[in-house]
Amino acid sequence: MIIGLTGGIASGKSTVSKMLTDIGIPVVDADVIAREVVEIGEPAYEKIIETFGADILAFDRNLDRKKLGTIVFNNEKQRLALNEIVHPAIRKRMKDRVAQWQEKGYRTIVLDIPLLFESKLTSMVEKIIVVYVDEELQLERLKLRDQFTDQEAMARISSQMPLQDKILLADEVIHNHGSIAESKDQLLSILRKWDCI
Ligand SMILES: CC(C)(COP(=O)(O)OP(=O)(O)OC[C@H]1O[C@@H](n2cnc3c(N)ncnc32)[C@H](O)[C@@H]1O)[C@@H](O)C(=O)NCCC(=O)NCCS
Ligand SMILES: Nc1ncnc2c1ncn2[C@@H]1O[C@H](COP(=O)(O)OP(=O)(O)OP(=O)(O)O)[C@@H](O)[C@H]1O
Repeated sequence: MIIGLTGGIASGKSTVSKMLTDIGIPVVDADVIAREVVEIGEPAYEKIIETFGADILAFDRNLDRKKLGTIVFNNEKQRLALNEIVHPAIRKRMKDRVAQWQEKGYRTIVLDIPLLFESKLTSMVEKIIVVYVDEELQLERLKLRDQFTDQEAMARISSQMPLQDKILLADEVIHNHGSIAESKDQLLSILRKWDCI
């Protein structure tokens, strides 16, 4: 079964992904692939420079992610332009990774995709788990993890579909307000219900 794992920024997807890999279920992480497809020399890297200018590069010619983030999370048009460049490459590479895991004989594979709904990628998966926290806790954890100001954190949160809307579209929801152990219990009971473990 191909499972989509989604949520909002800092809602706890990576925390749940780690639980999955710890129990031997492969996870294909869209954020990791999003970094690979913009490495120096990749077609998406060249297109980003064409669109955003060479000012977007750090001294070592890699993308200055902080700078690009400040632009796109404060300008919807620029964010959609970036998405248009990188999302097709991300989608293709994710499909390749799934095929590689399937060739190795894995029957449960999880795709960790923050923008599963926003980017209309739901057709890639059979079941969907949303990792949910309320916005107050999301903001608090995001600021703490990434050392963002209120404004920087809110710009990122508000560029995504609200988590209250995402849970309506989920097959299962992990409420990640409590301890990590409590979230793990919820994950395991979902996987048991779907006969994945
Ligand atoms: C803007 C960029 C350079 C900022 O890089 P940075 O290292 O600061 O953040 P990182 O990539 O680790 O993303 C952190 C989180 O931000 C959120 N996020 C990232 N891109 C977007 C986007 N285009 N729209 C809404 N939320 C996004 C996701 O929840 C993600 O988990 C980077 O996020 C990017 O290239 N985004 C476009 C690719 C994309 O959509 N990635 C998300 C996975 S599909
Ligand atoms: N149940 C929990 N209790 C306390 N802290 C938590 C819990 N779950 C996650 N966190 C912390 O909250 C932060 C966000 O979690 P995580 O990085 O897993 O989110 P994410 O959804 O993967 O974020 P992103 O979309 O940015 O990749 C991290 O610092 C993590 O350690």
